Amino acid sequence: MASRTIVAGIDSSTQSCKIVRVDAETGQILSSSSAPHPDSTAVHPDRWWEAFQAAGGADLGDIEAVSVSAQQHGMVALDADDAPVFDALLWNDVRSAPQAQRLRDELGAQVWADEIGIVPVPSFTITKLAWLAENHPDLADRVSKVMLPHDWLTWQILGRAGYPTTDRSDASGTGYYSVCDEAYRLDLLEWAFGRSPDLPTVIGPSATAGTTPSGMLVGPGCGDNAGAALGLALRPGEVAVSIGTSGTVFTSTDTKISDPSGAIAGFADATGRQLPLLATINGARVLGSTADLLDVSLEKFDALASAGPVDAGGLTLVPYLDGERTPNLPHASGSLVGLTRAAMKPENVARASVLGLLCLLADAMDKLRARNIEAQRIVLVGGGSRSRSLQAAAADIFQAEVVIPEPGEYVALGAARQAAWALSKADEPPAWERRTERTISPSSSSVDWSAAVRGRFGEARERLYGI
Ligand SMILES: Nc1ncnc2c1ncn2[C@@H]1O[C@H](COP(=O)(O)OP(=O)(O)O)[C@@H](O)[C@H]1O
Ligand SMILES: O=C(CO)[C@@H](O)[C@H](O)COP(=O)(O)O
Repeated sequence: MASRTIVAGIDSSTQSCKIVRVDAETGQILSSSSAPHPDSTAVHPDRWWEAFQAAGGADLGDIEAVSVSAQQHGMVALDADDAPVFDALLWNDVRSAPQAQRLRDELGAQVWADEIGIVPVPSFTITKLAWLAENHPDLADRVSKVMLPHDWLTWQILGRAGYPTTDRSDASGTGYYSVCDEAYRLDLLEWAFGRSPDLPTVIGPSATAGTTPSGMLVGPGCGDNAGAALGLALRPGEVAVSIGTSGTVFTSTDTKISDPSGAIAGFADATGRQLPLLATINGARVLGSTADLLDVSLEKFDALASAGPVDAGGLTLVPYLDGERTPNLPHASGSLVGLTRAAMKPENVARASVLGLLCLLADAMDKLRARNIEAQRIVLVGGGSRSRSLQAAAADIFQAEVVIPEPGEYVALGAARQAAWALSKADEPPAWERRTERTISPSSSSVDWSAAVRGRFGEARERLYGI
């Protein structure tokens, strides 16, 4: 039998590094492994390298090609010796909120949206550089290169040979790359950071970042949501809802979106198209933190969240547990509203956390719908999508059909698909078989109660934050 070509995909995400080995011809996942990252919003990049090694990164001898997808926006600022001058501030670190507001106000949200494609929020790299310049000018003076998590890990795998590279999907999340010009806006970087560090070269969707001494091809890599879109082979009319550390709602389109409110980020995807996306800081850990509060396992949490009344007895959790990005409330905190003696039961608290997370994501979905981006199918992925109670409630809260693909690491799979594409030098990524999936439709009885749940969520949000 002809030996098969094996490629690998890496997802260096917020909480862990995952590696999948995949048959380049069929897309069959041959193995999957992972190793944890520190639980922090500021992480030394060496921790990502250690997790990559622990997940099997040192043993890629059988791999023809590999690509890295990773959490977006992280600020990797290196000195002349290529050592970080500060821990990498991640997408969910909100200390740069004042800088984000200043950059937004000084240039104007409409200009950001029209010329760059995104409007500054603390997640974006440019705001973190502005924070470093304002708070540690001595360290900012030492910055020679700035790159993103996926760029850094790709460069590490290549032994730091050659010049670092990135791709347009991840560059589009920095704030100093324009999806309109398809080029860096070095004037904005200089204006925000007060310095002009070297940036990675943006290479094409199926380009080669380099080749290791053992002959393994390394692809361009991409941001993790673009990786998920590749891994799902997201189709027109499909909207992905990813519930990882972040919650994200995104789709793949040909048209660029300009949203001066900043809610919809006009990112690029990993195939040369666009990836309009809304992201929440609060995702799967809303469920995990509630399970911890109730002192139960995730399995028991799911049982509890399915055991009580569908509307959580009127309890409403506004889940801004780590601040929030959509809506842009970086210093907000969570609130449990509607506490009555009758409602104060573990099953209602568990259910309220599921409903609160889904309402957060449904509000994001509504903003896409308002731009005439209708979700004919909602594809649910990310670790949090493994929650059975969330799966069951999602169709009811979204009032739309929800597709649950077979459990898998779709970001890493997308990176592997990109690696196979780079290896093949074909015009398009390989057409791998679509994975099996389950479909859940909204229950007929859910129209009224889900509307009441969303109404209570909106009233609580309005009362707490005036929005
Ligand atoms: N069955 C489940 N129910 C609820 N949450 C889950 C379940 N399985 C995994 N998770 C959560 O999913 C998260 C990990 O998802 P993942 O997509 O890998 O995150 P990231 O890519 O941001 O690192 C963790 O917070 C974990 O607790
Ligand atoms: O900030 C964003 C997207 O703009 C997040 O989606 C990060 O990319 C983190 O992704 P996960 O670790 O949650 O997958």
